[in-house]
Amino acid sequence: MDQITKHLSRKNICEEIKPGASSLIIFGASGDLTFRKLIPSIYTLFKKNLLPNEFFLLGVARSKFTEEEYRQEIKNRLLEENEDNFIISKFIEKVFYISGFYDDDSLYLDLKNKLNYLDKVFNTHENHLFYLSTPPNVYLEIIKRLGKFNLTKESENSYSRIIIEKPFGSNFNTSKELDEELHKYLNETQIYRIDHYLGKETVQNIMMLRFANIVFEPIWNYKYIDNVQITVAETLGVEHRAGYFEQAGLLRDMFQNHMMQLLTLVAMEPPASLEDTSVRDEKTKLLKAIRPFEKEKINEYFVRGQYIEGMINGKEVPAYKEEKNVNPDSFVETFVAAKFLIDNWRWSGVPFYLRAGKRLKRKVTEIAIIFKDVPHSIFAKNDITLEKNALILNIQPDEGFSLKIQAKQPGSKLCLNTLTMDFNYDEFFKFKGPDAYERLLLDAMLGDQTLFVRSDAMEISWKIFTPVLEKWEEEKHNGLRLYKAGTWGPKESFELLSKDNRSWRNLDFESENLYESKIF
Ligand SMILES: NC(=O)C1=CN([C@@H]2O[C@H](COP(=O)(O)OP(=O)(O)OC[C@H]3O[C@@H](n4cnc5c(N)ncnc54)[C@H](OP(=O)(O)O)[C@@H]3O)[C@@H](O)[C@H]2O)C=CC1
Ligand SMILES: O=C1O[C@H](COP(=O)(O)O)[C@@H](O)[C@H](O)[C@H]1O
Repeated sequence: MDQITKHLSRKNICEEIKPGASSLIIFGASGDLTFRKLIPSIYTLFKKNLLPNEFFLLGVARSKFTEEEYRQEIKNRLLEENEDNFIISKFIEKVFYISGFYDDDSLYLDLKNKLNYLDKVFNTHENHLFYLSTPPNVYLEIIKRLGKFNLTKESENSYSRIIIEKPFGSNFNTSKELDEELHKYLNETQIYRIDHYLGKETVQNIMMLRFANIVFEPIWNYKYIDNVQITVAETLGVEHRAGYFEQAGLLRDMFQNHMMQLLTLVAMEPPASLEDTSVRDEKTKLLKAIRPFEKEKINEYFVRGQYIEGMINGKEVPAYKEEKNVNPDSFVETFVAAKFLIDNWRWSGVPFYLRAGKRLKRKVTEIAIIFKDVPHSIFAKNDITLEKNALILNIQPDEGFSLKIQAKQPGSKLCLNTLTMDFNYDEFFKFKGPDAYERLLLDAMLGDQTLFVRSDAMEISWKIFTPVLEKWEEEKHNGLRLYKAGTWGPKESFELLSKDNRSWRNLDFESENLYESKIF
């Protein structure tokens, strides 16, 4: 039985499977993502004894580290996180490095020789997992050369896989171009388009909650759900990534990928199995059902904003335009709110409101399923408006979910209150789940593509957003709404819902659980 069949057919799905012999080759090995996320995740897998026994990590970048210097850099960073010196020393015995330029054949000759050597030393059976963690403008160069030097070829006993970081292109045409180039050298089964939101425990739990419980499915449709709200709010600004963000903007950075993943997981039909094709087929079907945005109506469905100076957690923060490496006349959006409609039987008429932004009031990612009013309120004659029931999937930071229901408050009067039934992951399970990159790196080594984005889904998602990007490029500053850092975004994002007689769920800490009692 091959690794993937073994992985997917295992009886006990709780059991972690240690992949067979594998190597990881990271391009962009001197970068932020590598040091901040990839190395710590691989190191943690090593500590948990989840890395294959036959394993090595090879870093590739232009920076001229010697192997010793690169190992020392890793060691220093892990020590900063108070990791154990002895375990680090064992780990870095498996770490190697080569430097060179991505458009230079000699880098790939060096790479090939090094892989030949390391495969023999570590007995890794020529199983190569390449990770593209460079700026996206060099992806094509790397892929072409890997192809040219036969490093993308698989044999019966060895694999060659590529993990590609976002952004995967910048619009429909460029992503298609990149995809076509990839497919010249690789089959779809070799391509792992990463979206780290899919590796988050609570994102995976959306499927478990929906499809492992009978109670939700009967009410998971237009008959009972009034609207769905997805919020991904960050307090951070662009930090040191202004160069990238000025090219990308928030729609490309968060909506085209992470937000669409959340939306599809909430809205897709039940897959026939957990098998990757089944799950990804359903996601694609759902994306196809999203009503396309007509260019002339885009402003009715989208609000884009940019932050100006304000206060976050009691500290003054500058406007986006004043951040380092940002064009002082930039019209790049740091906030987007949008309304989506899904043209299928299940979701007919149910709006999905999505918003994401930088420098918002607090960091929170949640999906709120807001249910319809009761068909007939026996409390209406007492002037009581009942709060709608809501199921909140808390993705981060307090992972879990909560159900808001109406209940009688104890006492002689008839008094209604909104009661919150809370489930908190950390409190219940008493341990933190793996970081998203740990999960995804492990899955890629196991050959499980379920939590990676398939080519067709990527294409449809870009198709949805490309007209919006084009419209904003034409309109430039016109239509860009300014919002104060430390708020929940521009007022127009509230109007997007109020014109439908709805409102965003209040996400201020203070208001949580302080719903007014209704006495009658
Ligand atoms: N950082 C993050 O949090 C996230 C990053 N990503 C994506 O991951 C990828 C890597 O991100 P990140 O690590 O932040 O990127 P960096 O900007 O840190 O770049 C990574 C490395 O690539 C090399 N590099 C920089 N510019 C060039 C260039 N013009 N040509 C060739 N190599 C270059 C540098 O190494 P050297 O000079 O040594 O070659 C650098 O260390 C990007 O595609 C990014 O969009 C996705 C999600 C989050
Ligand atoms: O991919 C990205 O995600 C982060 C937010 O990720 P999270 O795991 O902290 O929610 C975002 O800050 C960044 O701009 C974007 O590129």
